[in-house]
Amino acid sequence: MAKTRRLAKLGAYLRPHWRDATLGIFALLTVNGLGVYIPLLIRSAVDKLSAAFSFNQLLNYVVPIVLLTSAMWLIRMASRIWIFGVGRQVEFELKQRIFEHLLKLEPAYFVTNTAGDLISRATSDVDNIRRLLGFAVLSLANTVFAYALTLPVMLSISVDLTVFSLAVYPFMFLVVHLFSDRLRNEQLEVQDRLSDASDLIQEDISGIALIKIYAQEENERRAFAKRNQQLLQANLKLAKSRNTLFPLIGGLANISSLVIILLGATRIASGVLDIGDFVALLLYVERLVFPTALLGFTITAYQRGEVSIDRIEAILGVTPKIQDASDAVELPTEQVKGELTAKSLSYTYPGSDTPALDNVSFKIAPGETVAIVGAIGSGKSTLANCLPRLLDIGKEQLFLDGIDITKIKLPDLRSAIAYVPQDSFLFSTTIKNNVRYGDPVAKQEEVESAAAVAQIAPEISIFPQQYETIVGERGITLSGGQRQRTALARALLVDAPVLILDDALSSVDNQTATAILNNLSSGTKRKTVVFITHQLSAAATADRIFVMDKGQIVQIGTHKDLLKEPGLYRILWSQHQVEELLH
Ligand SMILES: Nc1ncnc2c1ncn2[C@@H]1O[C@H](COP(=O)(O)OP(=O)(O)OP(=O)(O)O)[C@@H](O)[C@H]1O
Repeated sequence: MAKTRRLAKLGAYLRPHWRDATLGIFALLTVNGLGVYIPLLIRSAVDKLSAAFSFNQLLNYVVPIVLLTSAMWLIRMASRIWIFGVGRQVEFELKQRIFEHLLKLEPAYFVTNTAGDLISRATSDVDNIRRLLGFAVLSLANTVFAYALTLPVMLSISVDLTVFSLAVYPFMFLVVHLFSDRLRNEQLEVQDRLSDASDLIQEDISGIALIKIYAQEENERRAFAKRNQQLLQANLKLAKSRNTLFPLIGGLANISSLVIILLGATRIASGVLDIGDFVALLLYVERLVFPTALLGFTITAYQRGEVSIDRIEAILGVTPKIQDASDAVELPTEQVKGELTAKSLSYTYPGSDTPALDNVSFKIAPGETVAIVGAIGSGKSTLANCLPRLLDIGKEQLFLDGIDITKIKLPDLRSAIAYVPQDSFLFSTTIKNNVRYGDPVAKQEEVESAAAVAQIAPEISIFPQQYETIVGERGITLSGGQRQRTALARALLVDAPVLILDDALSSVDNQTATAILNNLSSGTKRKTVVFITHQLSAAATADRIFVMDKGQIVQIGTHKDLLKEPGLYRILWSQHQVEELLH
């Protein structure tokens, strides 16, 4: 990204907070102005007091100096609150924007972009931008004001003393700049080593049973000792750099004071410089130490911030591939009959040369239950993902009630099609909240009735907290079959006219799976059910069966019809019979 575009982005992040930023910068200007005035007061005090000293005269100087210093302290604090506040606000807004943007992207995006990378961008990179807009802006403005206001006064006192005393400051800046990069890398190293150690602790706690079964305590102890040692080394390295840098800055600052003392003393002796000016110069030189040193850190913060802007804008710049067409139509769920049609539906995953779906055509009537069977990798899940448009399919290939699904508003399409994927993901909350995820205000009776159709209700009623039982990492662990049926209850609660089950009952025994299918196809308001499965005995009860092979539907018919004709179904069925016998 070009520098100007990056600056434009920074400007855009800052724009909503221009008032606070301006107030903060104005406060810094005031502080620096007062900072220049105080040594002048001290100069005048020294000049006057050297002539005639009285306690009252001293108070005339001490009181304003104390008041001014207190005012400076207050205003500096306010400037930090305003400017750092801007950084924090921008951090908050960026995190929110990234999260909202990620929610708009299609699942395929998350296959190529790992969670680790996205989390690092949403945390470390946003943090770098916060530093750039808080710390870097503050210290840059502070340094500019400090020099712009202090230098003219110093030069008016003595040009050559100013030049000689500040001669070491460029070195100070350089040293800090070089160290700042080193400190930052060492800090990152500490964080990496710390997360290595935490990862091992986390993994070992989860796998504690395995460690015991295989008697691997000693190995794990050694592995942790190694990581802990690396963490110690990284911490010591960081401490060493810190302990070298700060005395170095102090040393360089002392050189400049020394220059003033040496040259100033000879001038005072020869009467060219009075003591007041000498004291003021000493104070000014000291005042510039901090802004000079900070400038070194600022440049590093700026460079890192620039990289982070690119990394964050790379996410925010991704256009969602699956979104509403400009002429998308509304389709209220209550109007949907549930007829599904595919016309020469083809889909090839990005980067692959073989189509996962190859010219698939079918028509499923409203209320019909269709089982889709086939070998592993034959395209069943791909077909399931196409229906609610989780994959970016072309126009005029899939239709719901005769309407091209790419022309239906996405929220309407997805409300009409409930989809239970292969991995029955549950959130770390109560069973009740998991079941009513699609309708968070659903009543207890609705949750219970969905659970009953999904054949999970009897098991939930045995849990001590029943529907209030927390599942997932923070609660109890459900068995695979219980998870699948809870996920099914979640899909049933939203009462969509079309239900897709993608191998969603694989951990449920055949008998229960068949009972669930019967539940779904009974009643007056029949749903259209697409039941993708390897459980052929459950599939056999469906109205029709589609048999898939290498991305194509190779057979369509009822269980009885398909058994009569030679083909893949008969082979799959006989394999299934053998498996049933062996069980
Ligand atoms: N994200 C992806 N990127 C590239 N290729 C993929 C992706 N997902 C699936 N495929 C490929 O597409 C083909 C069809 O896969 P799909 O998951 O639809 O098969 P399936 O019939 O559901 O298999 P299973 O019975 O094992 O669930 C396979 O060759 C698979 O390797």
